[in-house]
Amino acid sequence: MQQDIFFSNLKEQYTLELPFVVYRKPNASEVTAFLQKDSTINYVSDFQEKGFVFAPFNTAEKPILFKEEDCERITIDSFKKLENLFLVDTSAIISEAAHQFHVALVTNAVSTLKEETDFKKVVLSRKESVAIEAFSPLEVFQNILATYPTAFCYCWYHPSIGLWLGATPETLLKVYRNKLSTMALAGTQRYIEHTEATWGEKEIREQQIVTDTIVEALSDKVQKLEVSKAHTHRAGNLLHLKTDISGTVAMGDDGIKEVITALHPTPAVCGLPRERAKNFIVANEGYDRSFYSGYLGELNNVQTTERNRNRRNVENSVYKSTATGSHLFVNLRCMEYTDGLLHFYVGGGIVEGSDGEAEWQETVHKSNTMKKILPVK
Ligand SMILES: C=C(O[C@@H]1C=C(C(=O)O)C=C[C@H]1O)C(=O)O
Repeated sequence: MQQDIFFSNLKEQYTLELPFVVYRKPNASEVTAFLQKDSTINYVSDFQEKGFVFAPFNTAEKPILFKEEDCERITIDSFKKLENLFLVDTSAIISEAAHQFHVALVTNAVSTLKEETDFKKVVLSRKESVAIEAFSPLEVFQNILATYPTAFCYCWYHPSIGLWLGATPETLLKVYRNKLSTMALAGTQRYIEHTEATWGEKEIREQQIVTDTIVEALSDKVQKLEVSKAHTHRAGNLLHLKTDISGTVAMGDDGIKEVITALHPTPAVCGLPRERAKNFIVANEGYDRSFYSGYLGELNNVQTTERNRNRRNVENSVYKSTATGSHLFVNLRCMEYTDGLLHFYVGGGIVEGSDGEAEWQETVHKSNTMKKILPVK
């Protein structure tokens, strides 16, 4: 499909107030959209469904599903950057009250982590809301595509739920056939050109907690577990520490559900132990995370890959292989739009040595991932 037709289909869908999602996977060129034919709200129940899932942070709330059979699926092979895309940094609007609240929140967490020796890490976040006069989500989505080729870029809309956009660096889970992969992502610093990143003991410890917890959670479900060394991963203007984790998985009757339940929410967005961290978050953050730090992506989709047989004398040397799989991402570096307001959601991991002011700054830098792609009229 041609790019202009693709986006005009999406625009019509949005004007008609019908649900849709449009996304591009990390380092991929294809952009895919699911256009739901009516405005029903469907939920995932057993994770055997096929379609696109959008799940909140709170596991007590059901993930929303755009069912494959209820959607028209359209794609473009690649996105060509348009001339009139302009990028502006709107980082100026920050409230001093929000600053003070976040520093106090982190300070409270650090003393709780010191008091309770079993409580190792908690991820604390905030929501920053900014008034915006005119907002065209599809135009902003194109800015996201043009700016973040290595992220999972998306725009998700349901008239009864809301409108979300993001460019996340974090995979929750990828499973095709019996191959599973995931990552442990944590630790943050700003990217500075021509400078090699070095990581402090606190960041290394913070990220190791995520790796160890994921490995432990998968140990009885995944065979041939391979765990890479932690390495620096660039996400826009930020750097993180990342460990790649992979293995083979024998899907039981519960399919992917068991693995998702074991992983979500990981200590990259919640903490360790999970229930203690969750309780601390709910009691102290002072707002509802909603879909921020939940997950989203393709659920049980058929993926076709072209392979070259690479043999002589085989006339039709390219053949296609198909596999059913799921590819889910953690909903970070995202924003929500509600009548005239844009809400940016940002957080960071807190361990015993964390500093309130530094953590505040980290959230400010993270919020720029979304702020810098907003067009001004
Ligand atoms: C919680 C966020 O990011 C997560 C927390 C990180 C950290 O604590 O350093 C780094 C990457 C993400 O796993 C966010 O972007 O809001």
